[in-house]
Amino acid sequence: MTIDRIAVLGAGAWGTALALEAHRAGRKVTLWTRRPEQADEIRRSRENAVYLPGIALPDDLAVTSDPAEAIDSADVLLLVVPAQHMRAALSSFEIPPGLPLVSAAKGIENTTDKTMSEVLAEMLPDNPAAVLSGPSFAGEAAAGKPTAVTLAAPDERLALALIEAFGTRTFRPYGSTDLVGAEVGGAVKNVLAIAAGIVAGMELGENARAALITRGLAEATRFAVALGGRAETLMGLSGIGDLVLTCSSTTSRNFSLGARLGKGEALEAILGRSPSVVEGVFTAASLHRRARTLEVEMPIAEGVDAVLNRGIDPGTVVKELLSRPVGWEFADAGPSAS
Ligand SMILES: NC(=O)C1=CN([C@@H]2O[C@H](COP(=O)(O)OP(=O)(O)OC[C@H]3O[C@@H](n4cnc5c(N)ncnc54)[C@H](OP(=O)(O)O)[C@@H]3O)[C@@H](O)[C@H]2O)C=CC1
Ligand SMILES: O=C(CO)COP(=O)(O)O
Repeated sequence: MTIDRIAVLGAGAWGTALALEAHRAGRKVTLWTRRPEQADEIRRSRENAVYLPGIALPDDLAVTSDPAEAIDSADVLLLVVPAQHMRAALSSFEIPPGLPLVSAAKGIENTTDKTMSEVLAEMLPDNPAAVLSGPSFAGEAAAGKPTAVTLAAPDERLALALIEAFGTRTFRPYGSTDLVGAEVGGAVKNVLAIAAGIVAGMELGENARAALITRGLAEATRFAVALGGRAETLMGLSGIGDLVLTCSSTTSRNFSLGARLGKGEALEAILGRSPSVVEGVFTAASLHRRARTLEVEMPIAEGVDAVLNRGIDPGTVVKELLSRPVGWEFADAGPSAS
């Protein structure tokens, strides 16, 4: 399987950065945006000034607002629309059966509590799916700084073809067949990054942040395994890698939002009019609901949902988390373990 032509659907920061990475890897790339005026502006200035300012886009990177122009000539579609809009975007496209789809969105759909691969399987069951996820701030990747991600597809040949299609010296996709584990890592870390931001905003200290990352990883792993993913995937780039990145940096929109919540600002005021997406805000409720259905214990995710959606103040949630009984660190590490 050879992939030469890539359509990137979604011209936010990450879609634009991934289009650039694919172009650097020698692929023929078309970037699709839903707004004709944005397509015109990017074509004219060779820059996505709103979402990825200061990064020059090559002249032969095509930009269009016509889905057919992007899709009809592509060997693969890279889906970089925010999770809450993925279903609507997909239903507005005509996608031929068999064309591989790679989701790079990190979220769970709020109206159905489904992961992106579940949405794809429901809407386009005859298209093979893959996930691109991992520690990757768009600005750094676009600037050519070294970045490594997980590229996961149940079909090993598709994963290998995608690695070949995207890989460069500075953009390094590592293959996996565990699509579920990879997408869960990306979706859950956004909720945990809000929690880490709250910890920072409340000045609870570095010890607390490290504890949160570690216990958050345990939550994410339980959730991934309950959905059929592999625990080891959460130890990789799309798991601990992305979790550490976004729980430690104000470049993360999720972490920054959490930090402002932790300092006492109201959610509506923080979200304001920014056009950028903060996926964890929408995923938190779905994650908590889905975890409850699966009977997976996720106290940190539940706490973030309580702050975002039930008006509970961060101080109360922290007190509740700290009041949980302490016990064995791992379920199989108690005195009866062999
Ligand atoms: N930024 C990053 O560093 C990374 C982001 N991601 C993930 O990539 C996905 C896209 O995020 P990102 O590129 O950062 O987005 P941005 O925050 O940079 O931009 C928001 C994007 O969402 C689009 N959008 C807003 N409303 C709608 C709608 N109703 N229907 C369709 N599209 C809409 C905007 O289009 P318009 O301008 O037309 O409103 C714009 O393209 C997210 O799931 C994110 O978690 C993953 C890794 C890194
Ligand atoms: O997913 C990301 C980095 O891997 C980007 O994180 P934020 O959406 O929190 O900015």
